[in-house]
Amino acid sequence: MVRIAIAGAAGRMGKTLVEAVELTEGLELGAATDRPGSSLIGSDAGELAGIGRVGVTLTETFENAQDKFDVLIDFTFPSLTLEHAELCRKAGKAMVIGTTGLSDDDKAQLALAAEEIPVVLAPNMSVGVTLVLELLKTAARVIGDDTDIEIIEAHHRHKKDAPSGTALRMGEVIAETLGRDLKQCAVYGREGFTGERPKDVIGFETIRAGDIVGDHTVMFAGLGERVEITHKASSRMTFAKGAVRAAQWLGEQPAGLYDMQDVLGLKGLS
Ligand SMILES: NC(=O)C1=CN([C@@H]2O[C@H](COP(=O)(O)OP(=O)(O)OC[C@H]3O[C@@H](n4cnc5c(N)ncnc54)[C@H](OP(=O)(O)O)[C@@H]3O)[C@@H](O)[C@H]2O)C=CC1
Ligand SMILES: O=C(O)C1=N[C@H](C(=O)O)C[C@H](O)C1
Repeated sequence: MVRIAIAGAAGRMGKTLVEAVELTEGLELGAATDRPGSSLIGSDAGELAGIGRVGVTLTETFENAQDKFDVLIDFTFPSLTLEHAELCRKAGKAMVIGTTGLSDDDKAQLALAAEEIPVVLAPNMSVGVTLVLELLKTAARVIGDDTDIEIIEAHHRHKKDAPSGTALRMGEVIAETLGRDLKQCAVYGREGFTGERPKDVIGFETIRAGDIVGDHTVMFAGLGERVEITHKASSRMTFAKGAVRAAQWLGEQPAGLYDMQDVLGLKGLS
């Protein structure tokens, strides 16, 4: 049995992760946290997730719970994820990280921790987006240099980071395939007298509205035709199932930094 800890278990993803863990044979919930001072501390994680009692109550930290889990799943925010990575590094626990909005420095710190423990880090754990990242490499190779590339993402009104981690990863994959540096060629939103579009730009547009779970479209627009590759998530369970799959897969891996391509065995396919 692999014992799972869930950070931010009263959050949108946290509750879905609790449900996904309970639905998965071979996994059991060992510990769960949420914001210190929250009125939900002490509540049963399953009751909060709407699936009935699971016998694990929300605590403020994992400090006294290190003997209760093997893998920590973290979908929270960057500074907390870094704290958890340090805790897991010291305690020799594996981690699945879905948090987005990470800076280059944050990612470098996670890579350091992953020299000592196995870590899956992915801005989108759905099978669909993992596949789309592979499709984008092919599209970029075939038409990337002949088309204008724009990435459009839409998410719910509560999302704090923009563009989404998925959109940025899509941009990185395309830029890497085309030999461009995303830092040099990315344009985030447009306003005013912008002038004509430079050829090698990769554009990002962000929509925040209502309860949209997560939509991403990459447009390769040429003269006379355009290709659009779209993924639409309609349930957070798609992300949670991916995270749970990653947690199961991690149990057999040595220390290292992995992504969902590794988990699904897609590395080197395209
Ligand atoms: N990789 C992927 O597939 C996906 C990634 N994400 C990412 O996951 C992250 C979380 O998203 P979402 O679930 O919507 O966010 P939420 O804000 O719903 O969840 C975060 C939870 O963490 C709680 N929290 C705050 N401080 C602490 C603390 N110190 N210790 C423990 N818990 C704490 C929050 O409580 P409170 O609200 O009271 O502050 C909240 O319940 C985002 O970065 C998002 O982009 C989301 C979906 C898929
Ligand atoms: O915050 C969200 O909700 C989501 N965040 C991830 C991202 O930033 O890419 C993944 C997903 O689209 C939902």
